[in-house]
Amino acid sequence: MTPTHDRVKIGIVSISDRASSGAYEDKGLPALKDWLSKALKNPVDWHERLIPDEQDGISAALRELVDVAGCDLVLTTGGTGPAPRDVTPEATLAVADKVMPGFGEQMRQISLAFVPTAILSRQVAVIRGRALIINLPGQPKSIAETLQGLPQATPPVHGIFAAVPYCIDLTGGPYLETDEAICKAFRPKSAIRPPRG
Ligand SMILES: Nc1ncnc2c1ncn2[C@@H]1O[C@H](COP(=O)(O)OP(=O)(O)OP(=O)(O)O)[C@@H](O)[C@H]1O
Ligand SMILES: Nc1nc2c(c(=O)[nH]1)N[C@H]1C(S)=C(S)[C@@H](COP(=O)(O)O)O[C@H]1N2
Repeated sequence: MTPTHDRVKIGIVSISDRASSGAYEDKGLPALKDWLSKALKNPVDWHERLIPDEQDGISAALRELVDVAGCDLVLTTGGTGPAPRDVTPEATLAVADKVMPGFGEQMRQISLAFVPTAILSRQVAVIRGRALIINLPGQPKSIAETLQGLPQATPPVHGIFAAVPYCIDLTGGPYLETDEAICKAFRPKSAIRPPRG
């Protein structure tokens, strides 16, 4: 039997001193998993990490998720602001083969529709090998906000996830398919694969 959707390996990384030490409950990993499970039709192998705001540790986790676990997509949450221990963008850039500035630009634009402090997030996205790594802010509610946007608003605010499937096509990863009620993925017509199964 031909599987209908490609299997995808996704790394989700919550970066928080207090959540990783048990000072408060981590809401980052559940929020990431919840939104991605609703948005994606593909079967997912999850690789989860809950780690403190330490630059070398964050870079090591990202390298391990991509190079050893073979993740196609890695999403981080937390540590993107201006505070001394916010070092997620630096740790992400340290493992980059290519920088993808459009994701950070679009996320800050989207977030302005929710909070005036959106410009305080220094979030970046990069390619390492065939994997796409994207930083999201630490507020758990910001995860759905930035991934999904406000597609029903006038004018609509497109979430960043709409561009993720085609980006992963281009890096040579699995074909990601989304539930259009949550997130309509954009691909050029020539890149759309006919339904299987
Ligand atoms: N993993 C998490 N789980 C639950 N809430 C979180 C998490 N990360 C952040 N938050 C909430 O979002 C706020 C802003 O996130 P930020 O990444 O700036 O955290 P922080 O103030 O640097 O502290 P910490 O790294 O200890 O979470 C936090 O103060 C907290 O209320
Ligand atoms: N969508 C969204 N973006 C957001 C926020 C938010 O609540 N929602 N918080 C902002 C704030 S207050 C900060 S300080 C920065 C950085 O957050 P981080 O250090 O938790 O990553 O993200 C910004 N971006």
